[in-house]
Amino acid sequence: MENGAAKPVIVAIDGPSGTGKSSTSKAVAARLGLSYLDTGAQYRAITWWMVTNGIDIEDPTAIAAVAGKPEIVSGTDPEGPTITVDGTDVAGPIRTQEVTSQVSAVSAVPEVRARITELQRALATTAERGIVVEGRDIGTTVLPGADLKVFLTASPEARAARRSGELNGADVNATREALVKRDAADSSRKTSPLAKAADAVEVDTTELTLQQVIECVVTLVEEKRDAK
Ligand SMILES: Nc1ncnc2c1ncn2[C@@H]1O[C@H](COP(=O)(O)OP(=O)(O)OP(=O)(O)O)[C@@H](O)[C@H]1O
Ligand SMILES: Nc1ccn([C@@H]2O[C@H](COP(=O)(O)O)[C@@H](O)[C@H]2O)c(=O)n1
Repeated sequence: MENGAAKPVIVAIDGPSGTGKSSTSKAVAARLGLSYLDTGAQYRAITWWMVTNGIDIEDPTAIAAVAGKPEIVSGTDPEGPTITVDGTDVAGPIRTQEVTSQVSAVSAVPEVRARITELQRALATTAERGIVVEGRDIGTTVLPGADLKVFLTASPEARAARRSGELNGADVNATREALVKRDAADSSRKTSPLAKAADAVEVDTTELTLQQVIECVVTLVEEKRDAK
C-alpha cells in the first residue's frame, strides 16, 4: 500500500462442527489484530428469529418468504464478538438446543444463504486490517478469493468429547450422533454445502491441542501476509 500500511488479509476457516473453528479463529484474529466473524452465529440468529416468529421450519417456501425481514448485526471484535437481531442481543438464545436442532434446515434455504452471504461479504470487504471468517462455505462460496483458506477436521469421537466436556459431561454418544447428523445435513444441501475448497490447507486437529492449532494457523497467516 502507498502509505506503507499492511494490506488487509482475508482468512477463511471452514470445517465440520466441533473441529475448533470458533476457538481457533477468535484467537488467531486477536493475536494478529484482525476482525473476526462467526458465520454460524448469523445462521443461528436467523433461525432463532424464524422459531420466535412461529415460521414453519419444515416449509422452505415460508422461510424464503421472510428471509429478508430480520436485521442481523454482527460485532467483529475477536475479544467480544456480538450478535443482535432487530436490536436484541441473541448471543445466549442462539445456542439453545432448539436452535441447534433446526439451524441446518433454515440454513439450507437458498434465500437465507443469499441474504447472509451478502452480510458476510460486506463485513469482510470493510475490515480495515483484515478478517478471519469461520463457517462451512467461506472458502468455496463466500470468499473464494481469500488470501488463506484452512479446513479444520477432527474425528467424530474427538469432537464429541470436546463438546460433551463443554456441556458438563453430556452423553458422548448422543453428542456424537447429533453432530454427525448436523454435518450430514450441512454437507448434503444443494446450495453451498459444507465442503473443503480445492486450495484450502487441511489441518486434522484430532491429536493437536487448541494452542497447537492456533500456532499452526498464525504461522500460515503470517506467511501469506508477508508474501502480499
Ligand atoms: N484442538 C483442540 N483440542 C481440544 N479441545 C479443543 C480443540 N479445539 C477446540 N477445542 C474445544 O472444542 C470445543 C468446540 O470448539 P469450537 O466451538 O471452537 O468448534 P467449532 O468448530 O467452532 O464448532 P461449531 O461449528 O459447532 O460452532 C470448545 O470447547 C473448544 O475449546
Ligand atoms: N458458513 C456457514 C456457517 C454455518 N452454517 C449453518 O449454521 C449452523 C451452525 O453453525 P455453528 O458453527 O454455530 O455450529 C451449521 O450447522 C450450518 O447449518 C452454514 O450453513 N454455513
